[in-house]
Amino acid sequence: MSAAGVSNLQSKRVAIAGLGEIGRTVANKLAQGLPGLSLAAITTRDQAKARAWLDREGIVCPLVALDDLPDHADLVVECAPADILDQICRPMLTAGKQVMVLSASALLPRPDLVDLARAHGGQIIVPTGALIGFDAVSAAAEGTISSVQMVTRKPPNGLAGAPYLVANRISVEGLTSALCVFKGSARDAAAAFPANVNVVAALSLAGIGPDRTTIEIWADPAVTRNCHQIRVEADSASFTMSIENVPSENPRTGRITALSVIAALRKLTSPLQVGT
Ligand SMILES: NC(=O)C1=CN([C@@H]2O[C@H](COP(=O)(O)OP(=O)(O)OC[C@H]3O[C@@H](n4cnc5c(N)ncnc54)[C@H](OP(=O)(O)O)[C@@H]3O)[C@@H](O)[C@H]2O)C=CC1
Ligand SMILES: O=C([O-])CC(=O)C(=O)O
Repeated sequence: MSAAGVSNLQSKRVAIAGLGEIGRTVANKLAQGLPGLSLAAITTRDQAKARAWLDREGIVCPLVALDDLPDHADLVVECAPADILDQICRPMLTAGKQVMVLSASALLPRPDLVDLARAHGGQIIVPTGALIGFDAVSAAAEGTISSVQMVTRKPPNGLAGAPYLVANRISVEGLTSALCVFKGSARDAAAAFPANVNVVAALSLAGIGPDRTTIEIWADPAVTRNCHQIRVEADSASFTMSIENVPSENPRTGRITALSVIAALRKLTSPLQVGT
């Protein structure tokens, strides 16, 4: 249980857009206190559900409309469905403010949002999220990277319902062995699996872009975690990285994702920053 104060003038005011798996964990942490940051506002779809949750947690925070976020916050953590990315980002970036974007798949086809940030002095921050090693990837990208290849294996229910599976009538129900359901670029994967592989979209932005970053996606009944393996070849280093994410209550989202957001938020005001 936590009792949260609403924003104070010295703090960076943080709002949360989307009070789901990620949003609730981040809201709770901000309410408990992160140095130099305050929980300033929340926007969600089901206000009654959100209010009941806030009351249960003892968090005092206004629920506001999407368009009003710039009046309440210096930074919005976007952890909502991909299709409202624009509605969250546009007002904040036009006001020269920051948005931490979790729906990285939805950002790939929207370079105009980066242009908007540039034009108004705003900033889009994509945290490492459910992945690993963006410090090494972005360092290598200062030199020359020749390839970034990723292989994702998820329990079938972590992929069920993805638009690509539905459109191609690929069933992942009742699988008894691993099935490769997709092979292609990060750009195509983000469009095909918008709520399942934000990780590869973010990886591509850290490295060599969505057309040269490749991914294989497997529905694997033998795994219980969301498993990602990455191989990078660069003129400075070759490296492989892997992570096995414990799914949260939302089987598509690893538990580490919200913790990555909290770590990224903490870094914003910390007097000691470690890592690239
Ligand atoms: N970059 C990364 O590494 C990762 C990114 N993600 C992405 O992060 C995002 C959030 O993930 P997660 O927290 O698991 O998702 P959830 O589905 O758990 O939560 C999303 C929340 O958004 C809310 N919502 C729906 N419509 C609106 C609206 N119009 N305005 C405001 N809020 C709305 C819903 O609230 P309500 O309950 O009121 O309907 C829901 O609770 C997703 O896009 C996901 O794909 C996920 C994992 C890793
Ligand atoms: O990228 C995503 O959307 C989620 C993911 O793979 C994970 O949590 O492991």
